[in-house]
Amino acid sequence: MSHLFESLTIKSVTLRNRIGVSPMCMYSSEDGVATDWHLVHLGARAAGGAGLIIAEATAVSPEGRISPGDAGIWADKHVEPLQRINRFVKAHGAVAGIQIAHAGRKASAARPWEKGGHLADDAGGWPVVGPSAVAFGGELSKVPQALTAQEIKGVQADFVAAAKRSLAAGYELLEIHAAHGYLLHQFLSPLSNGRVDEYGGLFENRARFLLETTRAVRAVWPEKLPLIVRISCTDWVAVGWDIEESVELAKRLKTEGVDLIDCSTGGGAHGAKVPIGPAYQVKFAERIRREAGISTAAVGLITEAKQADEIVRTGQADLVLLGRESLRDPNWPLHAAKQLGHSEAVKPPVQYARAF
Ligand SMILES: CCCCN1C=C(C(N)=O)CCC1
Repeated sequence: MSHLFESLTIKSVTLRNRIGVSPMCMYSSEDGVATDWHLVHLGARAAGGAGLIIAEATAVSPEGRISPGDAGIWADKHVEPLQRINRFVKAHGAVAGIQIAHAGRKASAARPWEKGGHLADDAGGWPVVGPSAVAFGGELSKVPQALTAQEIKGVQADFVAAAKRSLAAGYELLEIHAAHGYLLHQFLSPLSNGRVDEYGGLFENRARFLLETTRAVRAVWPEKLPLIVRISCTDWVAVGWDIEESVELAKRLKTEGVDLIDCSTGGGAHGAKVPIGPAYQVKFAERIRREAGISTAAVGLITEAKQADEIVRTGQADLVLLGRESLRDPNWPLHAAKQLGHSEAVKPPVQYARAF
C-alpha cells in the first residue's frame, strides 16, 4: 500500500510525495501579475518539501476574477513572471501546478481583509455574469447577467487560452476550478442554474459547460501532462448539488481524459451549514475514488502527519492537499517526513540541513 512519502506518477509527471499545496487565493496581484511575493510564497513551500505546488485560482479573464487582486493568466504579460516562479519550484524538487478559474456571480468582490463582499461598479467593481439572473446572496448580492450561448463559447475560449499560457509558463499540472460556487459550479447546481436551454435543467445539461470546457482544454493540454478538476462534492443543502451527481460527474470527467478529481465541498449555497471538522471532506474523495474509479485528492482541515498518511495508506485518496496548514508551516512536509520516519524521502535544502 502507498504511504504519504511514496512518489505518485500521473501520466509523465512524478510527484516526489503525496503532499500538495492547495490552490489558495492570496489576492495580492496587480492586474493579475505575479510578483516577488508569489515567488517567495510558492517557492518557500517547494523548498519545504511538498511534492506539488498548485498556484492559486488564476483568472482566465479580468472579469473572471474574484477580486481586483486576483492572479490572472488572461494575457501574455502574465507568463514570464510565472515562468520565473516555476523555475524555482522545479529546481527545488516540486511539480508546478496551476488552478484556472472564473468566479462568475461571485466576481467583483473586495479582498477578504477589505470587508469582502461585492464592490459597487463605481468602487472598482464590475458587472458579474452567471448561468441565470440569480444572485448568490448575503454580501454577494449583485444579480448576474445570464450568459448567452455565444458568451459561454467565449468563456470556454478563455479557459483554452489560459491552458495554452499555463503550458508556456512552465506548469506541468493544470486544474480547472469547478468548485466553491464559482462559475463552473454555478452551472452544475440547480440552485444557481435556472436555464431552460441546453445548459440547464437535467444533470446532463447542467454538466455540459464543464464537460465542454474540459474537452476543449484537454485538446490543447499535452496528453502526457495531468489535467485535474476541483469540484465541490456537495453544497451541504437538501436541494442543490450533492455527492450522487458528483460521482456521476467524475465518471464523465474521466472519459474526457481528466486524471484526478480534487474533492472539496461547499460555496454554492448561501448560508449552508457546513459540518467543518478534521478531514471533513475526505469521505467524498474516498467515495469518488471507489465509485468513479478515478484518482482523487483530499483537502480540508488535514493538519497532522499521521492523519495525512492514514488517508493515503487506506486508499481514501491518492494525494492530500494542505491549505491553511501550509500557510502556517511551509516546511510541514519536512517535519512530517521526520515524524513518520521517511527523512530520506524528501531532502531539506542543504542550507536547512542543520535544522532537520
Ligand atoms: C467553500 C469554501 C471556500 C473557501 N474559499 C475558496 C476560494 C477559492 N478560490 O476556491 C477563495 C475563498 C475561500
